[in-house]
Amino acid sequence: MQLPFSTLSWQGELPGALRLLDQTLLPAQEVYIDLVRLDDVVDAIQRLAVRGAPAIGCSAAYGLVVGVQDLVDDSTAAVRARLGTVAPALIAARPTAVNLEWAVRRVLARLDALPADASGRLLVETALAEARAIEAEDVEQCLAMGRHGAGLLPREGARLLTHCNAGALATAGIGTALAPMYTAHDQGVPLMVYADETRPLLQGARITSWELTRAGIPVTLITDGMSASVIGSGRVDAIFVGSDRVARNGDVCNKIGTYAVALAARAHGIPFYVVAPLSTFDPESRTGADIPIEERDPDEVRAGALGAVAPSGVAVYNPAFDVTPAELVTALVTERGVLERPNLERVEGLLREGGRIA
Ligand SMILES: CSC[C@@H](O)[C@@H](O)C(=O)COP(=O)(O)O
Repeated sequence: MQLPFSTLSWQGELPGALRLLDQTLLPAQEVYIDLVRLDDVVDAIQRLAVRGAPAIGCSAAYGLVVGVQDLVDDSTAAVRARLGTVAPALIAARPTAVNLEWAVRRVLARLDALPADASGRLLVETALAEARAIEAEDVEQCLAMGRHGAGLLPREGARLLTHCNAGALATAGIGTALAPMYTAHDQGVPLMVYADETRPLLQGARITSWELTRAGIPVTLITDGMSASVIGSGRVDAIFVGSDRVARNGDVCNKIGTYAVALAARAHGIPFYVVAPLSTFDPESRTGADIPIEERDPDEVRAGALGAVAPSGVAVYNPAFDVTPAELVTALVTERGVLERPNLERVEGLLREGGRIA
């Protein structure tokens, strides 16, 4: 499947640049930015120029390279000392999507395994190779999730609902929650998708409806407040969403508003599927209560696309994510297959098989 845009890529060799499609400008403009400074990578992650858990992970891995590549002719000690400040800066950029910390730690572990007398150049080249491997694996995992998820859809067609954007713009590949849609569409299965607009930053309206439209998949945009009624009126056959962090017991953290969709799905007997790679699972979070929830700038809620939508000083609570309890999740779809009725025992089994826990 050839996508008509590239969410993220590494340009050149060393020195090179992290190229991102600036998602803050979509759908009005398709602008690519080349980042060669660590601060710019951190800023791009924080202001959501790149967003979505796997895409943030890939970007952070390349961000490590951006942060040390000027030391390519320097000593190992110099590169390692710089990594000591670059890695925490990237990890702190956003707290909820665990792929970010997972990717940074994976690159660092690869560098730690190098011999003590490895050159600075070898360290930087190895960091780039590992970041490229993370990106390539993400592409493959998206395809696998697409195949597994598409198998859940009736061949005669389906009407689906999604929240936020867990598509190609949230990964290096064809997405997580949207991957089954792309795969089924390619297989000739007729689909239509309701996209929640996803206040306050409108990832559903600005991004999901843009990328599904470009893929030729019919999409109908609804406001967040409409989803329960749309589900209740019999217009939806299944829900597909992504995740920023899945806890060990199967609780799922995703964009604020996902929990309300899960409750409506359960009330109306509609399957609620969460599609996420194992890199989104966090064995350290025993339940959803352990997951740090990012709180963002109140002005994101006070002002929308039309300018001010609330009095300038009004108090605002702006959590970016919520947690859906495992019992509301019909199945978790990962690159390894479909895990029905997730709970602690089943998720631990999956993590063990996938080499994430001993
Ligand atoms: C495959 S992306 C999964 C999640 O990261 C996605 O659903 C989501 O909530 C993204 O939030 P965002 O704040 O846009 O980064």
